[in-house]
Amino acid sequence: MKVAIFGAGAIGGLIGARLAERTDAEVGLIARGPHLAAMQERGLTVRSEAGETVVKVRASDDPAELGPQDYVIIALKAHSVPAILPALKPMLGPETAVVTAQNGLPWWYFYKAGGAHEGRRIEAVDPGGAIWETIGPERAIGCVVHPAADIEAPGVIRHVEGERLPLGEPSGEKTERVAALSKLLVSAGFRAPVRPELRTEIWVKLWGNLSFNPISALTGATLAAICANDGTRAVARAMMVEAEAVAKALGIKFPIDVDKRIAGAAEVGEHKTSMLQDLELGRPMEIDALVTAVQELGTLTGHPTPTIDTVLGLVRLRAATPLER
Ligand SMILES: NC(=O)C1=CN([C@@H]2O[C@H](COP(=O)(O)OP(=O)(O)OC[C@H]3O[C@@H](n4cnc5c(N)ncnc54)[C@H](OP(=O)(O)O)[C@@H]3O)[C@@H](O)[C@H]2O)C=CC1
Ligand SMILES: CC(C)(CO)C(=O)C(=O)O
Repeated sequence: MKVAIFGAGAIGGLIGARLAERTDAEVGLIARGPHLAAMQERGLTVRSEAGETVVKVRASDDPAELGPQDYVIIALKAHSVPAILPALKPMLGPETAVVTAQNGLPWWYFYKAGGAHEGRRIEAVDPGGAIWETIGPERAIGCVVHPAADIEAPGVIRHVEGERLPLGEPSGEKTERVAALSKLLVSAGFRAPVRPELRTEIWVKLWGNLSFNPISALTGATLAAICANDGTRAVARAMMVEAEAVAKALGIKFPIDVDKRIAGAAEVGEHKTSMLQDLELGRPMEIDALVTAVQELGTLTGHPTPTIDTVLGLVRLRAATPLER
C-alpha cells in the first residue's frame, strides 16, 4: 500500500513516522525547508513520554517523485492547501483517496451531506471551489485529529499526547478503503475507528478550536489559563453556544454539552494552541477554517454569530499587526 503524507510537520510527521516504523506501507513524506533537509540527513525523530524513536523515511519536496498513491494524507494547515493543488496532481491515480487530517471544517463538508446544502462549497476553506474541483470530493476521507504535537527542531517531532484519529467517509458508509486505512493506522498504534457520523466529531473538536485557538492567540494564554479565567471562559462559551446553534441547524446532534467540552479543554492543561504557536513563530494562523467558516455557515443558516464575529475581527487584526514594533 502506498501512502503519502502531504505536509509532514507536527501531525503529518507523527503519522508518517509511525506508519514507516510499524507497518509495511510504502510511506512518502512531502515537506520542505530545514525540516525536510534534517529528515533526509538524519531520519525523523519522534519524542514522547514513552521515549525517542528515529525512523528512516523517504522524504521529498517533489510529489511527482512519489507518483500515484493509494492514500494521500493531507496534514497541512488548511490555508496551505490551495497552493499545493498543482503539485498534488501527480500523486492522484484513479483510485487514490485523499484524507483530510486537519482541524476546522473540511472543504468536502457538504458532499453527500444530504439536505438543502448538498454539494455546497465553503468559501472560507475552499476559495472559488478550487480544492473541490481539483481533488474531487469522491476521493475525500475525513479524519479528526486529536493528538497534540509540535516540531521541536528540524527533523524532530514532540508528541505531547493523544492517539485518536477517527475516520469517516462523507457518506458515512464503511467502505473498503476507509476500513483498510483504519486497519493501517491501528497497526501504527493509533486509535482510528471508522465513524458513521464523522461530522458530529468534527464539530465537537471544532467547538474548542474555534474558540480557544483565537482567544489564545489574542491573549497568549494556555488552554488551562483560558478556562480558569472567568472572562475568557465566558467568551469561549458564548462562541461555542453560537456555533452549536449553527451546527444544530445543519442537523448535528451534540453528544456532550458546552460545559463538558470546556472541562475537556481545561484538562489538556498548560498547552499553547497551534494558533498561538503559529503567531509566536511568525507563521500564518489557521483562522479561516476554524473561525471564518463557522461565521459563513452562520450566515448560511440564518443564525447570528456576534461573539464569533467580534473575536474573528480581533484575531484578524492580530494577524495583520506585527508582534514587535
Ligand atoms: N499540532 C497539533 O497539535 C494539532 C494540529 N492539528 C491540525 O493538524 C493540521 C496540521 O497541523 P500541524 O501538523 O500542527 O502543522 P505544521 O505546520 O506542523 O505542519 C505542516 C507542515 O507542512 C509544511 N508545508 C506547508 N506547505 C508546504 C508545501 N507547499 N510543500 C511542502 N510542505 C509544506 C509546513 O512547512 P513550513 O513550516 O515550511 O510552512 C509544515 O512543516 C492543522 O490543520 C492543525 O490545525 C490538529 C490537532 C492538533
Ligand atoms: C489544542 C489542540 C492540540 C487540541 O484541542 C489543538 O487542536 C490545537 O492546538 O489546534
